[in-house]
Amino acid sequence: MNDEALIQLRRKFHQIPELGFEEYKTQALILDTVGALNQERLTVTTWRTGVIVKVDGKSPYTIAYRADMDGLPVQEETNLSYRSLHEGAMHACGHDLHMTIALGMLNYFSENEPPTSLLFVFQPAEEGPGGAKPMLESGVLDKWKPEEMYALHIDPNLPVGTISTKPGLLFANTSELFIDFKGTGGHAAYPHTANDMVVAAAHFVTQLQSIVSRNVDPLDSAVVTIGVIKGGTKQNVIASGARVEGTIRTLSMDAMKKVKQRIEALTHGIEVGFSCEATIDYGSNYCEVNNDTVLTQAFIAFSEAQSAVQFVHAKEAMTGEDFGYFLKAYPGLMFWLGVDSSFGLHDARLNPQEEAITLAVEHMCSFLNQKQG
Ligand SMILES: CC(=O)N[C@@H](CCC[C@H](N)C(=O)O)C(=O)O
Repeated sequence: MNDEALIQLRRKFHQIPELGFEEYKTQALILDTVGALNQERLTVTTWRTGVIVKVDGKSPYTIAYRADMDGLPVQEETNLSYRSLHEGAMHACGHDLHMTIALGMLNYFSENEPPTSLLFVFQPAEEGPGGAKPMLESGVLDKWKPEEMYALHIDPNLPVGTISTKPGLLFANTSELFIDFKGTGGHAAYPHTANDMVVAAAHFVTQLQSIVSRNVDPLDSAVVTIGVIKGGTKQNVIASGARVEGTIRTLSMDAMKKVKQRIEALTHGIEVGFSCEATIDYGSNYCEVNNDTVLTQAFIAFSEAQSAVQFVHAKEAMTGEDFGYFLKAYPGLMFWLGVDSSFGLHDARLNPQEEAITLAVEHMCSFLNQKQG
């Protein structure tokens, strides 16, 4: 596959974003692309909507590389000729590039025997509910037991040609947050006969803002973001129900515990204050992404020696990534790949620069070519 073929492949992925565990067309496109490669040293397996491809190398020592597959429920707002064909869904987190880069590497190693064996893991549902943990728990990777594992994530804030990471903690612990408030609705003109769940939810969202500023150690870090607030049915009907949906991010498990305790206390306060009932659901939780120190130092040294890329030391980010579960099972690392977009991750206008694809394929192929089993 030449540069142009990779760009066309990325555009095909971009047009068919699918949500977690619904990546049927995406899986089919991966399988078709892999099917067109030289099969001599490939073994292809599927797991739910994911795909795993083993490449036999000169040694049985196995290095895994992971690409996530799902899109987000975001209505694309670009005018690109290859914009999403799926109403209300978009590859707004770069997983279209992640898969293309993995397939570009796979294409290269299907023609050039790698020094170690390689395992390409196309993982569903990174944005939620999380595919890495159930994939590990299913035991599908056990027969290959990778000794190392790598992954990248695009970074719209970095110029093309930049690679960035750090040893140790890279990404935060996460927990989703869904809270339903249930009370009594009524006529808009008779507020005293009802208890308005729109007002209750509004108070709750405002009170939440005190957790990070007043309850978390200022030398630690936490984020509580509410991305969705829903309630009511009509402008002149007092709402009997409201729902807030959000996410919690922390750099330590202590801070996560503290934030959850405070959310529970504030929710209880709303129940008492508004004579309503509230239920909390923490949805899916991801552990932090912790890069292996020795492997990361080796990757940084390799990257710094490459004239085609510029290496930049990263700081921790409050982003979440279920790749963290793979790194608990196998040592490895995640790194940022600069794609230079004026609009950030999860933005409906995200437009990564496609030159980053070939650059990443070449960087990772050279990196894996110098590994010893
Ligand atoms: C890289 C990235 O953007 N990852 C997502 C992971 C989301 C996990 C979960 N659905 C949550 O919202 O907590 C992120 O938003 O950081």
